[in-house]
Amino acid sequence: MSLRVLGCSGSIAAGCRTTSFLVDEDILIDAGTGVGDLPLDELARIDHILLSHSHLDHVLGLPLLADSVMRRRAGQPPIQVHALPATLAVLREHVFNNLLWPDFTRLPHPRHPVLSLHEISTGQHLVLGRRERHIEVLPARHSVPAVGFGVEGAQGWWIYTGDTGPNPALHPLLANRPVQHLVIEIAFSEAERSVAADSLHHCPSTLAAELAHVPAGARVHLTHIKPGEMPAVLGDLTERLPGLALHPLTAGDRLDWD
Ligand SMILES: Nc1ncnc2c1ncn2[C@@H]1O[C@@H]2COP(=O)(O)O[C@H]2[C@H]1O
Repeated sequence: MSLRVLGCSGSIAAGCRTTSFLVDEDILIDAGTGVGDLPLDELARIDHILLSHSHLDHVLGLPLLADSVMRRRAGQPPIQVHALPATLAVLREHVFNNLLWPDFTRLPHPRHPVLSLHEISTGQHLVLGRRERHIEVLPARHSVPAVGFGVEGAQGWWIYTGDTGPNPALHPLLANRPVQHLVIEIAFSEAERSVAADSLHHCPSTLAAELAHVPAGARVHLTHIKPGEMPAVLGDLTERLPGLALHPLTAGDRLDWD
């Protein structure tokens, strides 16, 4: 199984794209600005979009993608958008409201729209995509309702925490399965510890505590670091966790697992 990192930054700047991962060619996990680097043909192959939460850095690509692919997907089923009810409510009220953006859940035709919205819940197991991928909706603790996602391979899992602060509910779920890749968020350096706590993100001290629960054998990837903060975050984590190999994600990375 293979996944492409389209974006993994905590915000924008030159060379920084926000969160978006492509599983196979048809399942998108989060629709941050990174998805906008896909060629139009590849955008049009996306059949499912899973959203971890409603924040702009994770959904910004969705309304633009709908407009871009509407013509190419004429005659095809809608792209299914899967998210918590609270996340879908934000999209309906604040994005697809015909003010910020047209309602692409009714366009180009109310009976044949380019997008359809589907509720998910924490703990749910989904089977999605042309290759019938098994995806689990995982708990997350963020400033708005949020989830993470796990994608199962034949021998192990790719786990994405979503945006989250310390998240004890995830620990037993990690312990109970073979994890090949853990993509875990850290947004802030230790100097912004109080912002991290207020906004429910990790900084080095909270991430170090969280990583005590990572199963042996998992490759740990860092995502969502705010632009400009990489040296401070990595320097601090290396001092706190001298024995642990940490891999900061970069847009363009490809993760493979069995
Ligand atoms: N209390 C806060 N103080 C400063 N910045 C914040 C605060 N809450 C949220 N933010 C910023 O707003 C951003 C919203 O998206 P994120 O949760 O990725 O990251 C958040 C922070 O960068």
